[in-house]
Amino acid sequence: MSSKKEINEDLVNERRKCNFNIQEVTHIIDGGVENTLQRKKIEDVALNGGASLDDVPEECMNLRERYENALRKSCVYANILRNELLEITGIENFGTPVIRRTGDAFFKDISPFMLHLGMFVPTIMGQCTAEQQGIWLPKALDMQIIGAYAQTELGHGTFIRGLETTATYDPKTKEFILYSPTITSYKWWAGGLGRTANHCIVVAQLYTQGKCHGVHPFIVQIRDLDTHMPLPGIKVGEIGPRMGFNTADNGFLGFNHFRIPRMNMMMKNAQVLEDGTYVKVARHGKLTYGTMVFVRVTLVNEASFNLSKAVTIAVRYSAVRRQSELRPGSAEPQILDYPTQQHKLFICIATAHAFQLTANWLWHTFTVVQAEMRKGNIDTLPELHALSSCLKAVSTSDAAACIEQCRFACGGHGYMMSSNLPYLYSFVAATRTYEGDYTVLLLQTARYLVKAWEQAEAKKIVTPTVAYLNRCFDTNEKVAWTNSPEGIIKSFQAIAAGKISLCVKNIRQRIKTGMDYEDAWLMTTVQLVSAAEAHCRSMILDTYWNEMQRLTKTSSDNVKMVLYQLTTLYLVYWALEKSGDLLRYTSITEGDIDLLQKEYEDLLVKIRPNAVGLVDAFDLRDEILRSTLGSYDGRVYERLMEEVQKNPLNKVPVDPSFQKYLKPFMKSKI
Ligand SMILES: CC/C=C\C/C=C\C/C=C\C/C=C\CCCCC(=O)SCCNC(=O)CCNC(=O)[C@H](O)C(C)(C)COP(=O)(O)OP(=O)(O)OC[C@H]1O[C@@H](n2cnc3c(N)ncnc32)[C@H](O)[C@@H]1OP(=O)(O)O
Ligand SMILES: Cc1cc2nc3c(=O)[nH]c(=O)nc-3n(C[C@H](O)[C@H](O)[C@H](O)COP(=O)(O)OP(=O)(O)OC[C@H]3O[C@@H](n4cnc5c(N)ncnc54)[C@H](O)[C@@H]3O)c2cc1C
Repeated sequence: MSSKKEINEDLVNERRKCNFNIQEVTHIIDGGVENTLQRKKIEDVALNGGASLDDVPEECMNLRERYENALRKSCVYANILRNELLEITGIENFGTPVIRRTGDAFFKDISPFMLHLGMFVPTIMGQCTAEQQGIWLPKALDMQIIGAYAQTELGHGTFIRGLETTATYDPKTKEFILYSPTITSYKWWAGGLGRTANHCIVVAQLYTQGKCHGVHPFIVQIRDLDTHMPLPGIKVGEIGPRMGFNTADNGFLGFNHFRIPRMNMMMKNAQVLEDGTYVKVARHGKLTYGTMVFVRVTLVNEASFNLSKAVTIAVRYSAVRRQSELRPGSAEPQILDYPTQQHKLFICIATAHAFQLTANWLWHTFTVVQAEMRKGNIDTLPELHALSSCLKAVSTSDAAACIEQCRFACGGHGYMMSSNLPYLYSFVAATRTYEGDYTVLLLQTARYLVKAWEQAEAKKIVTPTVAYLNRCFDTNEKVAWTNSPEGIIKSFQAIAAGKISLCVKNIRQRIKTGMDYEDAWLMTTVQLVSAAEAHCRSMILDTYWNEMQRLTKTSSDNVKMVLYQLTTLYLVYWALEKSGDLLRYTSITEGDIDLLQKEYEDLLVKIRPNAVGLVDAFDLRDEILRSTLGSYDGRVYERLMEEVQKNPLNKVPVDPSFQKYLKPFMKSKI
C-alpha cells in the first residue's frame, strides 16, 4: 500500500508514458488558453474553502437530511456565486458552463437552486419585457426571490399545447386568475418547487375576452417571503423519491382561483392590455418555447462534461486495477491493457471531445440566431430548433450509454455510490427525458428534414446544415465508399439523405393508399426517428472532424497525432456501428468493413499509452470528480476504505436492531 501522499505507481508510469503535452489538449478542450485560465480562476474562487462540506456522504443521509444538507450547501455556494463569481464572469455570462461545473464540488446529487439558475433566471431574461426584467431580474440574480419553472403537469409534459392550467384575465381587477381544473392539471416535476422556491414561472392556457390564446408564461409568487407558508389558493409539495435528482425537491403545484397582477404575464412575445385585448408581439408562434431551446443547447455541453468525468474515473481506475492473468503464472495485467476494456473506454473519451466541440459550435450558432432575432429576423429559428432538438437527444442518450459503459468498466466498485458513477448515470439518464424526450425531439428534427427534402426536390437551396441534401438528391446510385475521414462523413450524409428520401417515399405511398397525411406520418415515425438520428450523427462527425482540424492547426506534432487518432477512432467506430446502413447506402464491401475493423483495433493500440494523459487533459479537479475510484493520485483502495469509516452503520460494532429483531428471531422456535 502506498502512503497517503504518494501517487499510485501504475498511474505514475502511465503519466511517464504519455507522449504529448497535456496542457495543450486542455486548452483545446477549454476553447483556448484564456478560457483555461478563466476556468481555473473560477474554480479557485469557488472551491477555495474546501467545497465538499460533508462529513457524512450524501447517500448515507435520509431524505430530509439530504434536502436540508443540499439547501445549506446551496446557500454557501450561492453566496460565493453572487458575491465573487459573477464579478469575474460579468452578469451577461451568468450561465457559463464553467460556473455550473463548480457546483458539482458542492453537490453529489443536485442543488435545489439549479432550476432557479438554469431556467427561472433565463426565462426572465428571454420572456420578459425590459420593464419587467427591471423588476424581476435584480431580485432573482441577488436571490431575494427563488424561482422554479413549472410547465409540465401530471397529465402532460411533451404536448405543451395540451396543458390544462388556466390563466383567465379579469379586466375589472386587472388580474389573471390561475386555476387547476383537474387532477391532471396539477404542475408536476418542477425542480426546486417542492420545498425551496417562493416564486415560479407557470405555463398556462391564457384566456381573455372569452377566448383561449394558447400557452403563455406567468411569474407567480407561491409562498410568503417571510414565513415561507404557501399563499392562500396554492397547494404545493414534493413529488417523492426518484431515480436521481433527489435533492432537487421536484414539486407539484395546484391553483384554486389564485390571482396575480396583469403585469405578471411575461410580455415580451405577447401581451394582454388593461381592457383584456390580446396583442401578439412576436413574429414566430413558438418564441414562448425559447427557454427550452436555450436549455437544450446547454445540455449538449452537460453531456460532454458529465461523460468526461465518468471516463476520467474509469480510465484512471483501469490503470490502477489489476485482474486475471494473460499466461499461466504471469503478473496480473492492468485491466486497461485488455483491448475489450479499451474498446469500452476510448470511444467515451472521443465522444466527450466530439460533444464538447459540437456544443461550442451549437452555442455559437445559438448566439448568432439570437442576435438575428433581436434584429427582427426569425428565419434561422426553425433550423436552430431542428439542430438543438436532435443534438440534445443524441448527445444525452449517447452520454448516458457511455457513462453506463464506464460503470461496467469499473466492475463491482463502479456500482458503489462513492465511485460517483451511479450519480452521473442517473443525472444524465434524466437529461434524455427532460427538456423534451429523445423520440419526441428527433421527430421535431424529422419534420424539418422532410421539408428540407421537399425543397431540395424542388431544386431550391436548403439551409447550411442540410446542404448535403441538394448534393445527394439526384443520386439514385449508391455513394462511392472511400475510407478516409471525409469519405466516412460523406457516407453518413448519404445514409441520412437515403433515409429521409425513403421516409418521404413511404409517406407518399401511404397517402396513395388512402391514408391522410397524419396517419401516413404516424406510420412512418419509426423510420423518421432513424433518419433524424442519422442526420444528427452526420452533423456530429462533420463538426468534430472539421473543428478538430481547425483547432489543432498550430498544435505540436504529438498533440496533432493523438487527437487525430481519437477523432479517427470516433469516425471508424460509428462506421462499424452503422455498417448495415453503409452497406445499404454506399458501395462499401464486406472487405472494406474488415479493413475498418482492423483499423479500429490498431487505433486502440496506438491510443493506449496516452489514455491516462488524455483523461488528465480534461483537467477535472478531485473536488469536482468526487470519486473514490477516479482521483488524480489513484489511491483507489485507500479511498474505498476511508469511505467505509464515514458510513453511519459502522459507527457502532453491533447494530441496535440486532437486539430488537435478529436475536429474538434467531431464538424463536419454528
Ligand atoms: C449557473 C447555472 C446555469 C446553467 C445550468 C446548466 C445546465 C442545465 C440547466 C438547467 C437544466 C436543469 C434541469 C432541467 C430540468 C428539466 C426542465 C424541464 O424539463 S422543463 C419542461 C420541458 N418540456 C419540454 O421540453 C416539452 C417538450 N415538448 C415540446 O417542446 C413541444 O410540445 C413540441 C414537442 C416541440 C411540440 O410542440 P407543439 O405541439 O406546440 O408544436 P408542433 O409539433 O405542432 O410544431 C409546430 C411548429 O413549431 C415548431 N416548433 C416547435 N417547437 C419549437 C421551438 N422551440 N422553436 C421553434 N420552432 C418550434 C415545429 O417544428 C413546427 O414547425 P413546422 O414543422 O410546422 O414548421
Ligand atoms: C428529473 C426531471 C426533472 C424535471 N424537471 C422539470 C422542471 O423543472 N419543470 C418542468 O416543467 N418539467 C420538468 N420535468 C418534466 C419533463 O420535462 C418531462 O417529463 C419531459 O418533457 C417528458 O414529458 P412526459 O413526462 O410527458 O413524457 P411523455 O410524453 O408521457 O412520454 C412517455 C413516452 O411517450 C412517448 N411519446 C410522447 N409523445 C409522443 C409523440 N408525439 N410521438 C411519439 N412518442 C411520443 C415518449 O417518447 C415516451 O417514450 C422534469 C423531468 C425529470 C425526469
